[in-house]
Amino acid sequence: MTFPLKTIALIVAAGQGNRVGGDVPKQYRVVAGKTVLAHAHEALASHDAIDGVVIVVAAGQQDVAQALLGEDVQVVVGADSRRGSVHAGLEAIAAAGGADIVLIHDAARPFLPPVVVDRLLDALMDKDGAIPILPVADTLVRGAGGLMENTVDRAQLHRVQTPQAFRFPAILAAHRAWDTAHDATDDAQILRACGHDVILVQGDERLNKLTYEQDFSRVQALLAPVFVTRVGMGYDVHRLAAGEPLWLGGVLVPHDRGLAGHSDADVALHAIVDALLGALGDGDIGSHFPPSDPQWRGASSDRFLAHARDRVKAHQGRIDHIDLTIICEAPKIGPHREAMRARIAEILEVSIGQVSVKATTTERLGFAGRREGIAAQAVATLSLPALS
Ligand SMILES: Nc1ccn([C@@H]2O[C@H](COP(=O)(O)OP(=O)(O)OP(=O)(O)O)[C@@H](O)[C@H]2O)c(=O)n1
Ligand SMILES: C[C@](O)(CO)[C@H](O)COP(=O)(O)O
Repeated sequence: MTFPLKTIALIVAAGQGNRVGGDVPKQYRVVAGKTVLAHAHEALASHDAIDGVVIVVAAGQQDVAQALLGEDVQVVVGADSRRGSVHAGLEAIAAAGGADIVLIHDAARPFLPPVVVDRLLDALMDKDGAIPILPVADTLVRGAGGLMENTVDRAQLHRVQTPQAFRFPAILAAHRAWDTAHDATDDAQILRACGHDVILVQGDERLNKLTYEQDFSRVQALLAPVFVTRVGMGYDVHRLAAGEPLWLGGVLVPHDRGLAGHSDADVALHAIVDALLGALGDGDIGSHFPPSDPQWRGASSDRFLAHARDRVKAHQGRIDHIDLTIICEAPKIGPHREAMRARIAEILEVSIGQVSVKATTTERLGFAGRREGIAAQAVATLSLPALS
């Protein structure tokens, strides 16, 4: 829906995060590639109905917040309590011309589904305030001195989240009227103290506040990408020719002939390249390095392998293992096996234990048996994000 009223998001980020601890306040910790505050800001700034964002930070953190979020954001200095920080933000909005609607949000709730904002704004059509809530699932009891007292009826109890949405003039007046001798843990109770109704709308588990260290562990686990194993297979053959150097497995092998081809014709590296591209579903060596393209004439196959490695990285993947088999009558591969493993591991940026190099003859049968050429096949095992 379109929302023609001027709507400002106010994010409070002036807390110290004492319950989490750590070197920096929790809103400046990085989760899923961005600070907690940047996630909260992005969720609100990207919502169609929101016209501007005001961030409340602790004294001395204005420059950090401005650098993090950009110049479009208005940064305001907060107070010692959350309530005081919200009030400072509301006064700054009023001083800048006011608004029709304000969404007051904790920076410490970084993952805000847009549908929650939609529900809140829809609810504000009828009332001056709306808050997202979730049911309480556990039994609730009072306790004293380590002993259980009475059980509290949970049927009418809810967990309250943010953002909390308000008609701006109503919440500003309510904050101004609040008796500051008492604190308030949220803004809806401040509005209600002035006699306004507050509508309850459905919240979202993803919006849970990062309050304790275990909350960070929980979201890190939830956000960790799920990897799947993908296997690719590569095969290549090149002709042996007099007067050519023999590059095999990234190593210059002394031999009476070498492999002929458009590039250096390192059949072993070519097979690995195709195995990697195959596991990615990303074409083959010919589609990345067309033989018709003169720039690859005589090129070292190291470059092709490094390119395939970078394609794996671009998919956020990881190379788990390479199993290479070289098929030839001569030269003997055994004396060069460790050098090949080391060179392949170096190019792929994996450990040597992740690279296997094997060799076999074809019992003098076929082109390899007649020493006309060398074949290689490779199997690559990758871990890729599930949706890659
Ligand atoms: N003086 C304060 C206190 C809190 N907040 C903000 O209010 C939100 C909710 O508060 P809470 O989770 O309690 O954060 P902290 O006060 O930082 O945490 P703690 O109580 O553990 O110190 C947070 O985004 C926090 O930055 C604020 O702007 N100003
Ligand atoms: C505003 C709030 O997030 C709603 O649940 C909550 O009351 C903040 O409480 P805190 O003690 O300041 O974390």
